[in-house]
Amino acid sequence: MLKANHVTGGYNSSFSIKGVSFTVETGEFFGILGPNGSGKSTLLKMLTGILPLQGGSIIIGEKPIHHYHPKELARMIAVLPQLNRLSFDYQVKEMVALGRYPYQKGFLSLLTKKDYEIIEKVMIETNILSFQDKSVQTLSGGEQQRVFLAQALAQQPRLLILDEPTNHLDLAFQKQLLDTLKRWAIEEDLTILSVFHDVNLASLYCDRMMLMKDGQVEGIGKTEEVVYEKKIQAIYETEVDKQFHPTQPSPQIVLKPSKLTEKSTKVSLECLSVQKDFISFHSPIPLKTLSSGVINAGFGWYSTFVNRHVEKSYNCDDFQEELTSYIAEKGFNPETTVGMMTAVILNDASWTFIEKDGLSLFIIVTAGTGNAVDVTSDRKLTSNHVTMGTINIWLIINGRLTDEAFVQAIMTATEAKVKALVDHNIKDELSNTIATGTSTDSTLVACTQTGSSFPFAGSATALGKAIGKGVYECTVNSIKKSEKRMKTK
Ligand SMILES: Nc1ncnc2c1ncn2[C@@H]1O[C@H](COP(=O)(O)OP(=O)(O)OP(=O)(O)O)[C@@H](O)[C@H]1O
Repeated sequence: MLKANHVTGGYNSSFSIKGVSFTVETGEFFGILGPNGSGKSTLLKMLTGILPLQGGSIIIGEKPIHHYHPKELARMIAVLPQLNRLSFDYQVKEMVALGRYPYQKGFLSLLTKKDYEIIEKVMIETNILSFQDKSVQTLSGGEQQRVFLAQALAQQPRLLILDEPTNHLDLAFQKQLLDTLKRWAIEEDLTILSVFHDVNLASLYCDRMMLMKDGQVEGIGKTEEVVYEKKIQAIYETEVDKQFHPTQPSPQIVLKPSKLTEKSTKVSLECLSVQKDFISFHSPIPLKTLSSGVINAGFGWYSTFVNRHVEKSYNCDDFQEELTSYIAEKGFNPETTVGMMTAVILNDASWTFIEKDGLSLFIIVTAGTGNAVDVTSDRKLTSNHVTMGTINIWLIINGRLTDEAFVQAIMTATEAKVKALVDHNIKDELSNTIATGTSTDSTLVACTQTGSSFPFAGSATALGKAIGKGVYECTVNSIKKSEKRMKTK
């Protein structure tokens, strides 16, 4: 659809676009990104014929851009420039109707039935129908942006060129505009080329993107090929981290603010509270957490952890909602709390605080063996109702862990838990083999992310060894307490 070959040019000043080459396929959503002054708008001006080329060529469709008659080019390309102050006034629907100009035959020709149908369709798509009779000058920046997009779509172009289309739009309208564009790309084979400042939005919507710096191409490819830490850091000259969107395979970039002061806050046993029906750990600062909790599982930053005792017979269809209400009732904020449940009597919990050789960590285990399971046995799953977890392990660490260390800490804790069950000869009653855990065990690792750094937490490291030994001892102690209580019943 568009082929730029060694495009060179610019203003009669020091800045120039230097031999930029790329292609955009029909129906593709192509993003152009780069720091301020990198030449994105200048390149767009060349692609739309506003600035002449000093070298190279631009092919649109089958022929070079300068071979098009202006009206023919307007049926091929529509442009949505950056929003400027309006010096004229039109009604919204008149403004959109201007988009039909390339299809009008003679001077002063009237709009046809088809024109009106298209104008209405694009006003519905861009959600501006409700204010179609208003004056464009009375609209907010975001509303005006949608009117200009409707006008561009009314042009029924094969290629739509946009310069920062989400400027002035709130979150909901950014999504709505980009969803609309994406739908037009897929359903109408519209080719879209857009300049973006927001790397994350571009990563979510573009099929491919081009990164520019100093008038040159610094990378072209699928979003996951060009949006990575080192590349973005080098181009924008700022410190960033890369993460993935929680539900899309799109890389997302987060800024790393400079820390002017870093308080090395430590958590201690004072944060722990053991009540009859729940154990809580409340940290003075949010901790980076990885868990399989009932609420707020996965990675996140949380300051409160609650392990609630429930009866073995506990059965609730919406147990997440029920636990959320319970946590709120106890005066904790469910948004900042990881919640777990256990059928273990909380007096049987066992904990230890390890503070030696540069390590500082807290381990607490609630372990009962009521529904012990050998995960390797062929036992059949008996019903959909699962009895609430019995072995819950919390590791709370004063220190800075990498993501590898978080995962390794969970592995190490699990290995230690299994060893405790093996040594204690805990059996899966259905298979009569040694159990590896219970039916709904949970683990949580939470770290202050201040102070000492721990790149790894496997069995080859001091941290891993401390986790292994601590989890083993706490699990054995908790099982023993439970057994003793059962015997004295
Ligand atoms: N009309 C002009 N005459 C002379 N120089 C210009 C003109 N317009 C832009 N420039 C210069 O060209 C360079 C590239 O500008 P351009 O607007 O293309 O960058 P950009 O990547 O779009 O930046 P931004 O992200 O800030 O919009 C800048 O150094 C700018 O000062």
